Amino acid sequence: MTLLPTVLITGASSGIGATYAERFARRGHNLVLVARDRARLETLAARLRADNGVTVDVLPADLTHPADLIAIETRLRDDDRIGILVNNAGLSQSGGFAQQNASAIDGLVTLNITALTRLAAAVTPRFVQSGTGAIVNIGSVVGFLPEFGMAIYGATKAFVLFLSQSLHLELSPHGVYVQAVLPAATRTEIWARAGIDVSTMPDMMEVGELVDAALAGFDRRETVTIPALHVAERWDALEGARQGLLSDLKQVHAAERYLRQG
Ligand SMILES: NC(=O)C1=CN([C@@H]2O[C@H](COP(=O)(O)OP(=O)(O)OC[C@H]3O[C@@H](n4cnc5c(N)ncnc54)[C@H](OP(=O)(O)O)[C@@H]3O)[C@@H](O)[C@H]2O)C=CC1
Ligand SMILES: CC(=O)[C@H](N)C(=O)O
Repeated sequence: MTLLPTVLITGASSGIGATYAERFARRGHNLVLVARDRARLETLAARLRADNGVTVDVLPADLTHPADLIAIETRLRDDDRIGILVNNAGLSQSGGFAQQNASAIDGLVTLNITALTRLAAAVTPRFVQSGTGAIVNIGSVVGFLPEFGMAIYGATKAFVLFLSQSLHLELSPHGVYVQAVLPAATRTEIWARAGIDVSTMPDMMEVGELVDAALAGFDRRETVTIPALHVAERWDALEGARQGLLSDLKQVHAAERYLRQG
């Protein structure tokens, strides 16, 4: 019998991360759960062990604290049972760019970008060496929608998309699967945590539906999964247009329109 890979999930104490934990446990995967709230992680872990007979380790960590981040990197490097990383922990933003202060910016960028990137980097050499493994990065549709007015949050999610697409190109030849999941508004605690009254929001997807769709994309080995996008060809067209730019970049000279004065 092939042993299923253990799944390490960040931000597993609530919302999308907790739902991934539930779904992977139901599939029979052992889990490592990471978030700050030890009590919530322990409660979830106890339920998942009892319901599914899987092993669940709890690793409380604040991924914006250097020592905690190093501890999770070390676990990812050293524990060769871990074959799937779900890079999910993230924070949202309230207010416009003009309302942000230094500590809010640091917190957002450190969690959404630095921690996610370092955890992916910690596990990658081992995955490449074994020729297997999967990295799931949770982005957002806001990452390609500056119109939503969440400049820093959206920029962190644009980073997640770019990183995931780049890692897909680099790592898929080595047998490593990389998926970017881009949810649209989903009913979780993220809104309240950002000080946003969820009752002011238009309709949202329920978190179970979001994660089930993301896992359907995972099972199909999609590179980019956008559960709320109903016309898949829109994404294909955007990607086609982006790749088309490549053939029109001629870097020896500036384009003719810039050689004219005025
Ligand atoms: N809900 C939505 O509408 C959307 C969400 N997303 C993305 O989905 C991901 C999950 O968010 P969602 O489930 O909605 O939100 P939740 O607020 O429910 O979950 C966030 C998780 O991250 C953990 N977390 C927060 N800060 C830290 C930290 N410093 N260190 C470690 N863990 C931390 C929280 O646990 P704890 O407090 O215990 O640390 C919690 O488990 C995020 O990356 C978000 O950007 C993307 C698009 C839409
Ligand atoms: C969770 C958010 O704040 C954001 N609007 C998103 O949809 O990603």
